[in-house]
Amino acid sequence: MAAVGTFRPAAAGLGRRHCGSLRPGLGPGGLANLARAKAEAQEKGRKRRFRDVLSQPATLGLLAVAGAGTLAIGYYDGLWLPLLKDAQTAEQAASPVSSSGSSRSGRSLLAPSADRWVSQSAADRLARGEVVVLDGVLSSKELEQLRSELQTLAAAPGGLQLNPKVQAGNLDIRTDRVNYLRESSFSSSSASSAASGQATGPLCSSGSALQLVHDSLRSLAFDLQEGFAACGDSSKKFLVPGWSQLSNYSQGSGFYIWHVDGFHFPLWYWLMGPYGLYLFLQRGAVRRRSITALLYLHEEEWPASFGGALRVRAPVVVLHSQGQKVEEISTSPDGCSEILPRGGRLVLFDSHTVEHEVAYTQRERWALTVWIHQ
Ligand SMILES: O=C(O)CCC(=O)C(=O)O
Ligand SMILES: [Fe+2]
Repeated sequence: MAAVGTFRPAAAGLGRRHCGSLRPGLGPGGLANLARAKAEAQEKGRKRRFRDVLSQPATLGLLAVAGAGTLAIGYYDGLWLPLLKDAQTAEQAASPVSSSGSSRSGRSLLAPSADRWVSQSAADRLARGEVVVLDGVLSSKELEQLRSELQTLAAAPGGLQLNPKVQAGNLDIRTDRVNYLRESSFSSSSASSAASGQATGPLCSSGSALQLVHDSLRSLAFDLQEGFAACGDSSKKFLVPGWSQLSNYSQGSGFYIWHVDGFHFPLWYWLMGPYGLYLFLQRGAVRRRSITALLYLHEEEWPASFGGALRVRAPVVVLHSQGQKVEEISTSPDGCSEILPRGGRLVLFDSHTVEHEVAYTQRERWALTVWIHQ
């Protein structure tokens, strides 16, 4: 009958008790003991399997390589990244001979006087969080030479590229076009490669005014390091990337919104575990930025009507090496100071603390930047 055929002890909650009671030697609580013993046996089996896998030579080798790799990456703390992979110490960057054996064209931009007043005053002011401005670090003749080189570079295929933010699809942050200059950017064959329309290969000629500025800006780190030491801070040992950023804002277009150049790694990032470590290493180069050094390369005369000011939320001082005077620039009620980007003007500030923006420019605007790292 249907009633007999559909009776299922398990469905009625009777199956376990029924089966359990059939096992010999199990007294009261025996089932619980059996379940515990079974769980323990399973746990032991799992541990044994894990130990077996761990003791495999291939696994051990893999773990050793991964461990050593993590340590090495941690040690270099970002140096492996392209941003800092060919960085040099301040001493090396200021050396008259480059790593490839060719002679450098750089010279001190801080007009070294016997008493090193400029480098010491700059270091002292930077340590107080101020922005330091020096005028006339390039002569009119050098600026004129630069203008003609920059026009050639801008006209050459591949001479200027979209900035990294625009390349990543973000159009709201900055509008400049850039060229990241390296030693390999300078070659005696540049004129011919630019003329022949090659998109790759060096675009600037060796010994050019641009190379002089690139080398000089990189070697500035050494003067500043000495300046800090003379102010009693010998802990500053600078590291200089192999590259500088040439940036161009075209007439009637440019802006770069408020930002700081350095990156503070928030402690809570560590809560993300391995991904936090990845971010820590990946942003190593930006974390290690210490001083931003900017040099304007266009015409000397730049009235306020041209726009394109560098606006900063920090006190600004202009150092006059003649007469060793410090001029303090007034700040607007909202705490901002404006620095007009006059050609041959050098601007230095702390990469981590000084917030800044580039205002809309009415004129073509050229700047070369080196981020001095620590
Ligand atoms: O060109 C300037 O005046 C500043 C550029 C800047 O802030 C940057 O490249 O991070
Ligand atoms: Fe910046």
